[in-house]
Amino acid sequence: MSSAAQQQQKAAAAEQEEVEHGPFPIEQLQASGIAALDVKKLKDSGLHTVEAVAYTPRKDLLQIKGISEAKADKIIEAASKIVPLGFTSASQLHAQRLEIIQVTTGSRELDKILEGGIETGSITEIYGEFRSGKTQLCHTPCVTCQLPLDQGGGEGKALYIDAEGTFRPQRLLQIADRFGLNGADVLENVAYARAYNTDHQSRLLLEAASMMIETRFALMVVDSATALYRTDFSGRGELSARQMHMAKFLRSLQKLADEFGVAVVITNQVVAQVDGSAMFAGPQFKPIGGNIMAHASTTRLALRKGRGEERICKVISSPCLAEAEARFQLASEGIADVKD
Ligand SMILES: Nc1ncnc2c1ncn2[C@@H]1O[C@H](COP(=O)(O)OP(=O)(O)OP(=O)(O)O)[C@@H](O)[C@H]1O
Repeated sequence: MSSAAQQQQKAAAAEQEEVEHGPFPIEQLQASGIAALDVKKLKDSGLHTVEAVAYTPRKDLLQIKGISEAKADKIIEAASKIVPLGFTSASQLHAQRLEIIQVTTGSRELDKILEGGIETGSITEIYGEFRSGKTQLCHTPCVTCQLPLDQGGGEGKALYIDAEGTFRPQRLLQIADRFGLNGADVLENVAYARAYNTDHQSRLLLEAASMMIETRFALMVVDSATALYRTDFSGRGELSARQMHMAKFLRSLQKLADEFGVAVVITNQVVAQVDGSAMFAGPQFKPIGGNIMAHASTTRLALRKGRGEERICKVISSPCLAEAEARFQLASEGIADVKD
């Protein structure tokens, strides 16, 4: 077979795979008898894929203007025919999990405790004190997620929501150099938005979803996911409103991870714990966001400072990783192994 024919066959196979695995564009509901106008209404409310519709509670669909009870039921039925929502065997799930892509952090030691790197399709939370390397650990994957799969990449673009104003494109150029990637291309492949308040931060997720339906994104970063909550909501009086808003935001992030298979990386700040333990063990820090945050992230990583530019990462909670620690280095070329 000629190489052109081989290429064509490969492309057709890839397309076929995409058709079977999704994410399925919401327009596909029209083939199941949903009117184009109703599909548009769903889309205007921020639902861009059949998955998004299938994962949305019925009562939320009813909130959309022009969607009656009868229509909502028809839409749910059509979506559940396309997106499997029932039981599957553990062996099938196991096979699916083996296919999950991990994006390298840039440090082999760190990848080792993460069993490959940052997992796509779920939320990884990184918390730690100031200068502990959270932002740096967000920058390197923005480049590595663009690498081919066999080099620890995700063959996709990155999306970065910056709530602190600490994103630096020149860092990406330095990191791109290390991986032999063209700097200009790398920057082109990172969509950036500065978030100014918690409502704006949530709205950006709607835009993110519409971009993800157009092109393959492998990574989505929110640095930091909690900073704006500390400024927008103050005092105990607003605590419950803050937690509710944050829960909704985190749910939307999880939805993006489910729908598009992107790796979601969020950073979180810490506060000093003021209890008796400080007397014995020195100052202890805990991540903010309480139980809402703890339950939203699939993998929780804690960073702390070591000597000089050395940092230590500890797996705090994960459904399948051991509570291990790894040392890594903050370097001009991004996250790297410690040079002993
Ligand atoms: N070009 C570089 N080369 C080497 N190390 C760097 C470089 N740029 C930054 N660093 C290291 O990264 C540290 C800052 O880390 P980072 O910005 O990730 O912290 P952070 O945990 O996000 O802190 P904060 O909570 O204050 O945002 C610097 O103190 C420095 O040690």
